[in-house]
Amino acid sequence: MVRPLTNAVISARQLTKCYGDFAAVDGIDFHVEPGEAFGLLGPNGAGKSTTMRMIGGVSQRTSGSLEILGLDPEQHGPKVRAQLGVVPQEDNLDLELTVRDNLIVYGRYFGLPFSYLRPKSQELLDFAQLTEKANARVEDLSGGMKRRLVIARGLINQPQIFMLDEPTTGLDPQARHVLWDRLFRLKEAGTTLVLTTHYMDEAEQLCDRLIVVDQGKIMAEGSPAQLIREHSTREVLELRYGSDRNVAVADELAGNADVMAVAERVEVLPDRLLLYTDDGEHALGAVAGAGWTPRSSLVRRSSLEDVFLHLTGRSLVD
Ligand SMILES: Nc1ncnc2c1ncn2[C@@H]1O[C@H](COP(=O)(O)OP(=O)(O)OP(=O)(O)O)[C@@H](O)[C@H]1O
Repeated sequence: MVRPLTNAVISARQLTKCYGDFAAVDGIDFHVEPGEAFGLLGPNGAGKSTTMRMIGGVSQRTSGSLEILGLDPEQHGPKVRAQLGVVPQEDNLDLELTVRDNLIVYGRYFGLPFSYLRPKSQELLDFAQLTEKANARVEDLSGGMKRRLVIARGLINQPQIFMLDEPTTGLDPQARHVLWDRLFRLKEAGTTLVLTTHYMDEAEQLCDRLIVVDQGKIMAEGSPAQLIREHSTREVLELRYGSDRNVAVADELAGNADVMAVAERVEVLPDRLLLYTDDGEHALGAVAGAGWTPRSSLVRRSSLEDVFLHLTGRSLVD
């Protein structure tokens, strides 16, 4: 018997989507394992939503292959969609309905019976911490509550794969943390999560594994820790000299043997320099010893933001 190579729930090979001559998704390969939280991390316009739409079977690919639970979403749209939960980038709740009825009406699209939907909607309202708002109108909810309702709605059909496009964009920090906690619970319960984000902290918090995408292509793949290990140093020394001096000082530091003995490379951002090093305090000593004491400095650990900067030469959040 020929054994399948993986037991992937999603596998994409050379997946491509063109709009005219423009390749929004440009020949990407990835797979998602059952139960993992898989992320697509990249800036606006990288092709993340387009990839999600192809997975959901609502956008046709130009070429390449795509399998969701072993099925091609273009040929088996309804079967695939029955196993997917989808949280779109824009909240598209029905403003005329109450919170509870948004869940019930959505469940009816899947042909689910009321006898299932009544207890299920209550369970999901509890999960989304919206029980007290069950009879409220959607427009009375805060942004974070609306987002939690969209998440609850996406779970109405008990999906095997839960897809979230930019789940926390536009939310304040507290609302984001409440949402992360809910997503973390889903992950603990074994739901496969596929999420897009341009927030590196979100990717670090939630994703077991991710692809970094830019201009329709995959730049790197791995767990957050792996990506940081492979594409950055342990620490980053941030140095501020004043915006008019940063470029000149970066050149000086990059050419200084004592500084470069303890640092791997220097990057310049509009408001600061980043010195990539395994020992930030030591590097700061070398910088000061070379006569380049900064106005202010900060040592922090490397993040996915640094990975993205290293891979593309650009900052992830402009
Ligand atoms: N229907 C369309 N027609 C033409 N171009 C499109 C269409 N949809 C998307 N694009 C382009 O494809 C590229 C990828 O868009 P996509 O929405 O997938 O990016 P994204 O990574 O999800 O970014 P965002 O977070 O801004 O949605 C962008 O340059 C976008 O302008």
